[in-house]
This record gives sequence, structure tokens and C-alpha cells, in this order.
Amino acid sequence: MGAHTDFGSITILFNRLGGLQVLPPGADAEWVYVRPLPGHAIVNLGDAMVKFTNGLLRSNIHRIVAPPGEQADWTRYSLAYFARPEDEVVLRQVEGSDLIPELDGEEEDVRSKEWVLRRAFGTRGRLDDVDLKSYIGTEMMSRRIGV
Ligand SMILES: O=C(O)CCC(=O)C(=O)O
Ligand SMILES: [Fe+2]
Repeated sequence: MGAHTDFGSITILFNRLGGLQVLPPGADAEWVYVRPLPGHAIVNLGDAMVKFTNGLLRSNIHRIVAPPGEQADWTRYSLAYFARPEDEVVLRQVEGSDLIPELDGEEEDVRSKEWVLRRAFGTRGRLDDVDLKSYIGTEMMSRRIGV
């Protein structure tokens, strides 16, 4: 699976084999494997958390590649639990926290369902004839480049 951010609020992953990689923030960042630890789950924040907190929390950019070393000889199973806001929830900054940065300009009025569709087509759809800008998610915030 190619590079993407999860579009919901939280993803909980249970893996036995490696293969999940994350791209840390920064223009020169390199992909790093996330090592599965016995008895542990991996928790990813998704785009809804970025929208709710105006970037205070970030969704990580991740991808799936072949498991490293000898692990590549085994079939990789991954149990993923995705949580996301209900379809009609507007993904806007929550009020009442001093920690959340001020919005710089107008906030787009996007509902959870639209966001999911936009992201799904943007990262998994055909790219021949689409306006890529309209599919952009929160990646630049996650990478902390120019934001
Ligand atoms: O298989 C994994 O470890 C993660 C899968 C994933 O990133 C996804 O389904 O969004
Ligand atoms: Fe994912």
C-alpha cells in the first residue's frame, strides 16, 4: 500500500510482522520501519485529529512494504481497527482549548463523509484525469514543510 495518511480519527493496528513504515517530519526525512512488539498495538492518528486540532496533532504518513529480512518469507496479516467521525460531522477546529493554534484564514466546511471520499479517490483512485489539489489532505502539515 502506497504512502498515505489515515482519514479517520484513530487507527489501531495489530501486526506480527514488520512492513509498516512511517515518514517522519521534515523535507529530508527517510522512511523507517515500525517494529511490531509482542503484546502491543500500533496507534495511528488520522486526518480528523489534524482538522479538530488545527494541526496540533498530526496524522502520520505511512506505507506498507515487504517485511524486512527473513520476515519476507512469511505471509503478513494485519488487523486494523479504524475509528472515524460519523458521516455528517463537520471536520472543524474544536473550541475551548488554548493549546490549539489559531486558524490562519477561513476553515473549509467539509464533512467526514466528503473527506473520506476525497481521500479515498486521491490515494487509491485513477490519477489520469483528476485535479490533485482537490484531493490533498493534511500531508504538508504532517511533514511540517512550509506550514
Ligand atoms: O497493515 C498495516 O500495518 C497498516 C495498514 C494501513 O495503513 C491501512 O490500512 O490504512
Ligand atoms: Fe493506513
